[in-house]
Amino acid sequence: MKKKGDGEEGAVLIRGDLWLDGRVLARGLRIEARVGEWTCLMGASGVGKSTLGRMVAGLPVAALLQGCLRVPMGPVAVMGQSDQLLPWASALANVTIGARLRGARPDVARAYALLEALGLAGMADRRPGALSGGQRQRVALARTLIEDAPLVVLDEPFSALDAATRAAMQDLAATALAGRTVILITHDPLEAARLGQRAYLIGGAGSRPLPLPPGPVPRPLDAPDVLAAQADLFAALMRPLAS
Ligand SMILES: Nc1ncnc2c1ncn2[C@@H]1O[C@H](COP(=O)(O)OP(=O)(O)OP(=O)(O)O)[C@@H](O)[C@H]1O
Repeated sequence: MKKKGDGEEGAVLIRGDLWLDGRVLARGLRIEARVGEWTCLMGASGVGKSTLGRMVAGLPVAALLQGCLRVPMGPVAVMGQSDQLLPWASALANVTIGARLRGARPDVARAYALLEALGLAGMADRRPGALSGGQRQRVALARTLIEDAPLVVLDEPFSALDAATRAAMQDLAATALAGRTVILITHDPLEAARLGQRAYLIGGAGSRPLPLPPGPVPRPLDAPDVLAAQADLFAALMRPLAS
């Protein structure tokens, strides 16, 4: 029987204390990422955000969660902080790597379409070494989007992009991932204000929900409630949750 506090069916739940090397990184975490929503994880560098994202994705981590981690069954697509592209493979081959590793037929037409939508038309044959940091990040985003997974973890996916490209890629990702459960790790208050439907500040003393504007995402960059939320989030990030 479902108990109070179990969260919504299909949601990602993170509860408990995050430990690393015998010390608590974050105590008393209570995070819920609801189905079909964007949930932002924010907080100071080193507090454990990427670690939590990797745990949700079932990837190895150095830390231990003493408590409960609930992740719905099914595939999880992850875009890590570093692009992790195969240096010897073309952009196209990198985007289609998931299908090829599974022994499935890659959807090459979709890969080209994604590369084009991400502003990389004509770069499909280039290897990562011949791309800029921001272009590599967009190849990694295409590799994540092509998976069409119901649960997606994005770890600072737009950090290497200039402001205009970042805004465009936020719009594109929000459209491409509509209806998916997305965990977005970000240091950018404006990004959280545009994309977040929930946001948590993570610190040594745990997790605190952060206020966000209502309404569908992506929210307009210049909407007054988005700009006000950006300022509020920035102020919250300046007051980290100490342990
Ligand atoms: N492979 C590892 N082995 C040992 N410690 C690690 C490893 N990976 C991360 N850590 C440590 O775990 C802690 C949390 O790291 P994590 O990358 O999750 O933080 P973060 O909040 O995502 O930081 P940032 O915002 O800088 O990306 C840090 O203290 C980090 O040094």
